[in-house]
Amino acid sequence: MKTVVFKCGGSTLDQLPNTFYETVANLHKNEGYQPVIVHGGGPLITSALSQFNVSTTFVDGLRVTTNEVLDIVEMVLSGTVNKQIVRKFHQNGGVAHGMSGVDSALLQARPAKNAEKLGFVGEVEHVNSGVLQTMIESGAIPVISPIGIDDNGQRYNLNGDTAASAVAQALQAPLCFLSDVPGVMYDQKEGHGVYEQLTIQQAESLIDKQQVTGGMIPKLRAAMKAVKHGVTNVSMIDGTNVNDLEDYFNGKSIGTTVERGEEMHHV
Ligand SMILES: Nc1ncnc2c1ncn2[C@@H]1O[C@H](COP(=O)(O)OP(=O)(O)O)[C@@H](O)[C@H]1O
Ligand SMILES: CC(=O)N[C@@H](CCC(=O)OP(=O)(O)O)C(=O)O
Repeated sequence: MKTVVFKCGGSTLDQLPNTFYETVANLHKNEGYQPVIVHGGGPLITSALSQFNVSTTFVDGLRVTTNEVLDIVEMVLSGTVNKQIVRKFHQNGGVAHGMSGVDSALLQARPAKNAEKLGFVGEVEHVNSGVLQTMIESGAIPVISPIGIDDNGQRYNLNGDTAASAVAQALQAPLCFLSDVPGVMYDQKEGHGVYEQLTIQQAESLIDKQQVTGGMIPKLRAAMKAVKHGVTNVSMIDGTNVNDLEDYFNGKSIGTTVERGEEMHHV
């Protein structure tokens, strides 16, 4: 069975075409693939926070998370967004099972570095692959919301990219980030020029030079971490573009791929 992890970014959720769900459901049912979905939901969390008059800030693309923020993050991610994706699969011929990283302690987490600034933001310590395996054997497409839990039952807000990377590492499966940009761009403001390939070192230097900002920082870091930990196929593509999706599913090189780079093979 060929497992593949898709991270559906919050930026793209409302614009993901039905063909995405149809194709993934078909790969699952008829082509021997096992898709695993990890999702975000940043923009929806931001609008829910504003409805509740709770202000929100980000540090390096990560949301500063107080307990009050965490309640709303969990409500939006594990409720609204998770079930929206499950319903979309249902409408498009797929069987999906939604769960959060809290359920059966799927995503065991600890406080992120910089916790004094970030509050209840976590990083994944361990992915409980047995839980995923059980869901996979039941014949479903797992749809995972990025909330983590520690041994004391404390919840953590995980960045969706970080969670997807941890899941891909645990399954040693290709990882595809679906976002609202065609990849990592040379000049994001001008909206053109995509790096087709980045080595870990090049990616690191783009972050240092602030050529990537906001949500692209955790995304690139998550991609680099997956590659460092043995994931051989990491892509970033535009989930809103039907042609790009089709190219990806047809095995064509599209968007930005992140690779170890020659220099890493000798280390
Ligand atoms: N160099 C860059 N190339 C592409 N996108 C970038 C770059 N720098 C910053 N970004 C921003 O990163 C965003 C993608 O991250 P994010 O909003 O977290 O997406 P998602 O919700 O899909 O995870 C893009 O919409 C863009 O605004
Ligand atoms: C810690 C942290 O920043 N968590 C994210 C979780 C959602 C997410 O990752 O959504 P995207 O995929 O849209 O970026 C947040 O609170 O927005």
